[in-house]
This record gives sequence, structure tokens and C-alpha cells, in this order.
Amino acid sequence: MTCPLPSLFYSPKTMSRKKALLLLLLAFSTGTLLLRQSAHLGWFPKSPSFSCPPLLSLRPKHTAVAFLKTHKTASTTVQNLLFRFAERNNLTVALPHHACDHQFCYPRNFSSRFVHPYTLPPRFIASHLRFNREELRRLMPNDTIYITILREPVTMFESLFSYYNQYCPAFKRVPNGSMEVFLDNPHSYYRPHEKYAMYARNTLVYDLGGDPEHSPGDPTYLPAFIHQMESIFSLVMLAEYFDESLVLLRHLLAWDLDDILYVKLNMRSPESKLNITSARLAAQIRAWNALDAHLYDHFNATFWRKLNEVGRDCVQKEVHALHRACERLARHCFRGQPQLRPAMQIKNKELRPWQPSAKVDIVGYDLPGSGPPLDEQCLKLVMPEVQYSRYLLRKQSLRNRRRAVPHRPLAPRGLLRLPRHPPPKTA
Ligand SMILES: Nc1ncnc2c1ncn2[C@@H]1O[C@H](COP(=O)(O)OS(=O)(=O)O)[C@@H](OP(=O)(O)O)[C@H]1O
Repeated sequence: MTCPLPSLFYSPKTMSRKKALLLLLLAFSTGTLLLRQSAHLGWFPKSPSFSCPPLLSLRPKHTAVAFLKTHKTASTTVQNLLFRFAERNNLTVALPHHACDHQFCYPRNFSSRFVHPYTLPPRFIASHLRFNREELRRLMPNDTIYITILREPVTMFESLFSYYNQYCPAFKRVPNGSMEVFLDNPHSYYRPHEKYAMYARNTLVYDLGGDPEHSPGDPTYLPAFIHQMESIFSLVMLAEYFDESLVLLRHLLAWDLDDILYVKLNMRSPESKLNITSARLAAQIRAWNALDAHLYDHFNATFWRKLNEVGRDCVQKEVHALHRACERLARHCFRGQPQLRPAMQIKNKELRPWQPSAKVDIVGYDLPGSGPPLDEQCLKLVMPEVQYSRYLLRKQSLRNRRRAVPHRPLAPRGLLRLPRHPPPKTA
């Protein structure tokens, strides 16, 4: 048996169909490229197009994202990057109703009633909320990609303990605010049903909509919860591997390298940190936050599997390219190194990060010069969460009012019943 040889000559009909197909493909790629270019940071030289796998840039960019902003996990840095992408591409970001402050009435379960009517219908959502799958599904378009970020529970708990030391009663009760004392006997300070209790134990599970009080000894609860999370979130990033996470994010969304540039936001000063050097303390933190610890370990393993799928060498190359691009951006915006400052030393009030208490310093950035900043995009790059959320709400409200979208007030019962959560971050 012989294989039929392919004909060297095409019939005119085949020829024209192929030509048409080729032309169509060419038009599509050109269109996609043009679209990608139009949303590029016009103020900044485009980073050399580099991608592995190389054809990534021909896929259209994905433009519907729900980011579950977990606490103390580098989530503000991710949120800022998503806000900037949405702004550059004219995409609507769901923002909280005034009554909810700049978070979606956290720690209540998320409801679409918490969304400001002038930010509907959204393509992005990235502010703190307690995950509620059904309500998010009602709000977001069908093509939404869900992502979130986790942090290793020992460093995360240390950050929570320090950041919420004046808000969380479980932490406030501890003599001298000592984390060691708290961990020696957490049950004598912690009351599961009081205000802000969710900052003191299994905060990740709480943010993801789970039960932070569930017994870690139950063999069915966590596997079922993890299974559910896996079916919802296309990517679970890790704060410890932030740049690798961003590379995976850009692959998932077919974004450019320039779309994931960032500077670290919401950092504590080194003096505000407690160095956990003892293995005993770390083990106590993991035992106290056993659900979070298991959750983290699980998604840590899946993260490395995802990295292997893309190819570790490939990811490393992109991480280097990202570093170089971030450095170039920093040189452009800060005329050198980023200028990290305690809030009170930042001249531009719009750039001062919110301070949770006098005992903790959250540092931010100043831009060089006393006059207007170098450019708008540099300002957004370093703008803290509260100010950026407020700015976006003003901008989208103006746009929406011009379109005369009917005002859809939050149901009065929702407004009246709002508790005085969370600690209002006001700049
Ligand atoms: N890129 C990157 N990589 C690793 N870590 C980073 C990054 N950006 C911010 N951070 C650290 O994240 C902590 C703040 O987290 P959040 O922004 O999620 O906090 S908040 O819940 O919104 O207040 C805070 O941690 P601590 O300083 O330990 O408190 C930041 O330093």
C-alpha cells in the first residue's frame, strides 16, 4: 500500500480558499498585534518581546479577571498591577460601595450588593473580599479567570500579628504584645466569634470562604475545600515566588512582560518586623494555623507542577527579563533607585500608605522633584491601595455618569446592617 502523493498543483478553487485563509490569519495576527500595541505604556520604551513559548504574543490578551485579594500576601502589589492594566485598557473595575469602605464589606461574605453601581458591569475585581463563588459568578462575566495568592503561614502570621496588633482583640490581650506568649497558649487570648478574629487564625481559609475553626483532624474537610478551590482558581500564586507567579500569570492571560511590571507595595519597615528564628515558634505558628499550613503546602506543590509545565528554564529566563524591565522602569520613575520612605516623609500625600498603628511602619515611595510627577504611570505604580481605589472610583463614576447609567443604590437593609468592619484604611 502506498500513500497518495500530495499534488504539486492546486486547483484554482483550493488555491483561492487557502489564500483567503492565509489572508484572514494575517489580518487576525496584525489586528491582535495592533490591539496589543495600542494599550502599551506609551511613556516607556517597550520591553523586548520575549516569551517562551514564543507564540504567546499572538493570543489576544485576556481581559476579565477576578483576583481574590488575601491578607498580608503581597496582594496589594498584585492589585496595583491589575488596576493599572484595567486603566490602560479602559476596562471597568468593580469597586466597593462607599458604605463598604475600600473593601467589599470584609469580613462579611461577599455580595454583589457591595459593589458600587458606577463600577458595573465589571471586567476586573481585585479588592479585599471574603470569597463567595455564587455572588462573584453573578457579578463577573462568564469568561472571567479566577486567581489568588497565598503566603507561607509562618511569615504571614508574623505580618498579621504585627499589622493588626491594635485591631485584633486576640492580639491586643497578649501581655507586652508578645507573639511568643500568644503562641504558648493561644486559646486564652483568642475568641473565635469576636470582631476581627479572622486575622488571628487560618486567615487564608477564612478569606477563601472556608471555616477557619474546622478541626484539622477531620480527614474530609480540607481535601474537599482544596478540590473546590482548584476547580475555581486557574492560578494560585505564591508570595515567596512572586516573580515566577507573575510569569505564570502572564502566560495564563497572554499578557506582555510590560503588563506585569511592579514595585513592592505595603511593606513594613525592617524595624517593624519580628524575626522568627526559632524552629519551635515556626512549628507553633503552623500548628495554630494548621488549615492554612495544609492549604499552602498543597498549592505550593501544584505551583511547582505548573512551573514545570511551562519549563523551569523558560520561567527563569522570563524572571530575569522581568527584573531587567522593572529596574529600567524604576530608573525611569525614580531617576535611579526607588525612594522607600516612612509615610510621614513622603511629600505627596496621595502616595502615603495607610498606617495600621503607631507601632508599625508601612513604608511607601516618593517620586523625585517637588513639582508634578514625571508621568501619570509612575504615580500609579507607587500609589497605595486606598488612594488608587478612590481615584478609580472617581474616574469610573465620571465615565458612567456621562453614559447616564441609572443609579442602582445598595439595598437599604444591606447598608443598615453593615458592622463597623474592617479597620478603615484612610490615608
Ligand atoms: N512583590 C512582593 N513579593 C513578596 N512580598 C511582597 C511583595 N510586595 C509586597 N510584599 C509583602 O506583602 C505584605 C503585604 O501584603 P498585602 O499587600 O497583601 O497586605 S494587606 O492585607 O493588603 O494589608 C508585606 O509583608 P510584610 O512586610 O512582611 O508585612 C509586604 O512586604
